[in-house]
Formats: sequence, structure tokens, C-alpha cells
Amino acid sequence: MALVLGLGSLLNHSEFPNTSYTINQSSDSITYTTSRQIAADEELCIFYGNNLWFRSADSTGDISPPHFVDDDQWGGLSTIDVYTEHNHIAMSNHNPFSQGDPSGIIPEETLPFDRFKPLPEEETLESIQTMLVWVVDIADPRHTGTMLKWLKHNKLEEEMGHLKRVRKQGGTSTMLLIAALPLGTSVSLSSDPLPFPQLLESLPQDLSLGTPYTIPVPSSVALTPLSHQLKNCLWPTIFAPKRKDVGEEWTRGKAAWAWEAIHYVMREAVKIKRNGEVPIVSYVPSPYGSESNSALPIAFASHDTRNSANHPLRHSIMNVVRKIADYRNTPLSDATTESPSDDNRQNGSHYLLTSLTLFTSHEPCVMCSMALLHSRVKEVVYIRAMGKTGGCGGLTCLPVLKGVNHRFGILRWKADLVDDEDGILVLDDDVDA
Ligand SMILES: C[S@@+](CC[C@H](N)C(=O)[O-])C[C@H]1O[C@@H](n2cnc3c(N)ncnc32)[C@H](O)[C@@H]1O
Repeated sequence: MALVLGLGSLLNHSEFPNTSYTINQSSDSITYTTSRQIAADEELCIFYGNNLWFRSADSTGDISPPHFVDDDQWGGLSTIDVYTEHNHIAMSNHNPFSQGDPSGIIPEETLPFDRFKPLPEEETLESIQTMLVWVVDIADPRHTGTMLKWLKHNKLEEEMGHLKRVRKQGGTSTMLLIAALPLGTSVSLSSDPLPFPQLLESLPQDLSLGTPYTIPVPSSVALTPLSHQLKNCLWPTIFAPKRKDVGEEWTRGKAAWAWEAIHYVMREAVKIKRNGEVPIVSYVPSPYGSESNSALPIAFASHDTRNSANHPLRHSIMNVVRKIADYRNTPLSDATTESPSDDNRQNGSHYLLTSLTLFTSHEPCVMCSMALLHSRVKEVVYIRAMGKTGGCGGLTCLPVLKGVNHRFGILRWKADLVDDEDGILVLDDDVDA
């Protein structure tokens, strides 16, 4: 740890700092630079970070304040205890979804958002998921019926319903028998040979069948014509295109939760615009309806700080992902600080937003959309589209690009459901959110 002495130690913290700093390792010095015009008598403030050990005088009422240790004998230099209290934004009266049965499913057309529909997955041969199965060649096609009876007798005929039972190729019929590995298990070339299933010892002897062998076959139905064609190269697969517009069903309760989240984002945007920031806000609450909230016990919000931090990459999404990672990274006690078994901290997975919904005022830019892909976020709900800079359908759509290894839902809040008469969220076209 380095402690700044001299004048540097006088700089207080602010959520909206007017001074940034850079550390120069070679000269062991810190350079402070004001990031805007400073009025006479105005106090210079820097941003200390997200894990404060005191209650900040200019706090914007963050909904996830850390828990403060009263007296730790370290003069305020202790680590911060993880705050586990649940936080909820109070439900407001005019929330149109707050009345009625919270578990009722909302019809697609009355949802408060439009879904951006990404292409179905699995459009390349490499992205097709496979499973290993036992098959057997049937030399004489007239024996196929007998083999089907054998399957039925062994109660196997209903397994692997996404595949055709028999493949005819170059005069040979091959029959699918039984899965060779539990679903989701992958085999590598170095794996030991698979044990021959006992059941296959009882195959009819008099049909001059070949010896059963294993092959990889698609592990799910084909959703698109292209994927059908590709999957059929491995094994004849059932074609079952998903109905268009199919997305996760939303309940009234979840819509009410999202409505509050969006309006929280709106209110924060108003506040930070007043403070001279670009009014872009992102907010990640605990997942709706989850009892344990183990994915995220409390809510986090951040705003854009490119002006105050004088740093072009301090976008609200980068800030909120970082805030969540910092929170999870806060050691619970000295014992965990050095625990080598804390794999998450070691491998840096604290930034993961798996199963979480991110609400944001503006369509995320390409950089932030990529960060969200990395973070494995479940879905993103935004208010204003950014046609020229957005990475979720505006300029491009990162989650549908070929080769990306995660998809997330993209939901655009309906414009008539947010009150932005003052144009708080209006940004220049070329601003990247
Ligand atoms: C490096 S010192 C800053 C100078 C200090 N205020 C002084 O007068 O010596 C850090 C301490 O200042 C206080 N502090 C800094 N920023 C603050 C803020 N925004 N709100 C309340 N206290 C703050 C906290 O007590 C913190 O431990």
C-alpha cells in the first residue's frame, strides 16, 4: 500500500471529482490534474474508489452502501465487511404493473419493452453441440423392424427423440441404440475407451449385425434450415424451428420490478446531469424472485464518469461491472484475504453477471456490449437506442456476431413508458454509451 503524504493527503473524495490523478512509478510520485475549470475557493476532490471506509458527504444515496466498521483499531484503514442486507427500491404507486397477480404472465404485446430478436444459435458446424452415442450397422435392411422391436422391448425407443432412429448411407443402414455418456459429458481423444454397455450384449445374434461403435451426434433439434443441413451431416436430425418471437415469458411481478428499475435509472440520470456528467446510468439489481439472491445479494448502480474522471473509458456499464467485482472481491476477514482456495478471486471471475439483468439508460456502446458478453449477463434492458454507436442492434449487434461464445437478451423499453419530456437522456448521435 502507498500512502500519499503532504498536500496530496488533503484531497477529499467525491462521486463527482474535479481532479484526476496518475501514479508515476519511476519517480514515486502522483500527479493531480484538474479535469475542468475550477472556480475560486472551490474544493479539489478526487475519486477514492468504490469501497469507501466512511460515509461520503456527497453520496448520491447509493442503494448499496457498504457496511461500515465502527472502530477497527486501524484508523479507518480496515477492509470493508461485505454488506449482506437486502435492498429493494420501494414500489411506487403509479407502477402500472404493481396491481394484479404478480405471477400472471403478461401477453407479449403488452410487455413494457420490445425484444431485439437475435438469430437462433448454432449456425456453424463448430458451434453444434454433440453427444456420444452407440450405433450399429444393419447389413440387411429387412432386419430394421426386428431391431426396432428390440429397442421397444428394452424401452429405448423414446430416447433421443430429437434424432431419427436410422441413417441410410451408401446402402448401409445404421441404427441409433443408446447414449454413450450422460448428457453434457465431453470426450477427448485422450479419454480411455468407453466400456461396452451390458445391454448391448443382448443384441439379437441372428441378424448379422456389425459390432456397435460410438459416434458423435447432435444433442438437440435443428432450429434453422442451415443448422438442419449441418446437423444432418452428423446424423439425421429432427427440424423443429422455434416459433418466431419466442422469448422468456414475463410475469406482472417481474415487469413491476423492471419498471421500478428503469425509473430508478431515469431519476439517477437527472441527478448526474445536474452534476455535469454525461447522463448515462446503469443499474444491476438482485435477480427478480430469487429467494437466496446468491447471484447478487444487493443492487448496484453506476453512472458515466468520463467527464469527472477525465477518462474516455469510464462508461456507466464498465463502472457498474467494476463496482460489482470490487464488492465481491472485498475479503470477509483476514483469513480469506490470503486463502489460496478462493478460486473466484484468483481467477478473477467476480465480474460475472450470470443470471442478472442490467438496466441502462442508453443502448450500450460496442466496448460495453463486449464487456457484457464477457460478463455473461442474462439480459440488457435499455431506454434510448444509439443508432450510430450502439453495440446491441444500433451500429452492430455483438451478441449475434459469429464466433461470440455468449448470447444475452436485448430488451428496449417502450419510449412512451418513460417520462423524459425534458430530454434528459438526449445525447449527441456520436456519443458512445
Ligand atoms: C486523505 S484524508 C482527506 C483529508 C481529510 N479530510 C483531512 O482534513 O485531513 C481522507 C479522510 O477524509 C475524509 N473524507 C474524505 N472525503 C470525504 C467525503 N467525501 N466525505 C466525508 N469524509 C471524507 C475521510 O475521513 C477520510 O478517511
